[in-house]
Amino acid sequence: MNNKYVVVVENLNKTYGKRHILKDVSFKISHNEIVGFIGPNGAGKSTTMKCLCNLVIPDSGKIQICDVDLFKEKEKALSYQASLIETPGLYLDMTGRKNIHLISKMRDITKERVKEIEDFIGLRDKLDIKVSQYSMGMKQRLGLGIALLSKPKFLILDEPTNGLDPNGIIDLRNTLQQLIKDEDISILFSSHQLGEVEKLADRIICINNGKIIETPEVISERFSYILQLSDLEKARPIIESIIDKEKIQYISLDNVKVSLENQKLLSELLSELLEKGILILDINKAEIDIESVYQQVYGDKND
Ligand SMILES: Nc1ncnc2c1ncn2[C@@H]1O[C@H](COP(=O)(O)OP(=O)(O)OP(=O)(O)O)[C@@H](O)[C@H]1O
Repeated sequence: MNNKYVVVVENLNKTYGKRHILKDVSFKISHNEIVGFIGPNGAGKSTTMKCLCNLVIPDSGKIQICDVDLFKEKEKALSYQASLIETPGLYLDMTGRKNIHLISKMRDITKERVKEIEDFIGLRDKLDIKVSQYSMGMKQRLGLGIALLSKPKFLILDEPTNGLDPNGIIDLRNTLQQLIKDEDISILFSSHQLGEVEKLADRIICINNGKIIETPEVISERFSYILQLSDLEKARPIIESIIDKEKIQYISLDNVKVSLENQKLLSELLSELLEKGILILDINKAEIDIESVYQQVYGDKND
């Protein structure tokens, strides 16, 4: 793959009758990113995701998955991706294991991969009870495992936190982060709950009324940290080589506040500082009450 982007969406338009549902929707997703797709009810999240899965055909626009044009080489492009749209389609009167084996047979999946997935979803002995007895979180895990059988490079999850309790959401976050580590994959998931997205995503794309809107600063800067460093002067050029100047705030002689686009930049920054012999004396996350900005984000953006 030449492109650094796993997914490129350009100028998608979709109308239903006279209603213009998607208006020039464009975005890109990089390698190993977990991207949250947010917007109020009816904003166009599912329609966009269905376009990416080829379940809805847009009137115009372009979608590339792993450099392959979805509309020119459909089978090939779709072979790189998997999706969980709405509730996972599972056979309720079969066990979880039977569900996995059945789909594996249909898709010609190796025994090794089946074992890997069974281990990954971690349902253990619960794999041998009927899916009808599963909780929402367990069904979600099983559905996710089945979606991953064919080793997709890109995973689409529509409202994956629906029906999950707070523990279920934390569990999902750990699972998705593990997934990013273990498999070379990028994830796009939708939600209209900003708080949930904040816990899961590296980056956020906002849609309102069929249009991608600029991610509000307060969200894009939700990964803000205050670092106390042993030698801030020495650290300065290192910090400025990794983070845009306008996202850096020198607070005192040894304290600096950095606002990061995604959490990965923090590990990059910390390892670079340590490598140059600068000690991190203290680190604190600057909290943002993301729920409280919801109205601010969408309140006045209906055109
Ligand atoms: N098949 C269809 N025919 C007509 N209108 C549709 C169809 N599918 C979706 N719509 C309309 O398109 C708009 C966007 O719907 P979509 O499901 O993409 O929104 P969403 O952001 O996913 O919302 P939610 O968060 O409620 O799931 C809505 O107004 C919806 O009524």
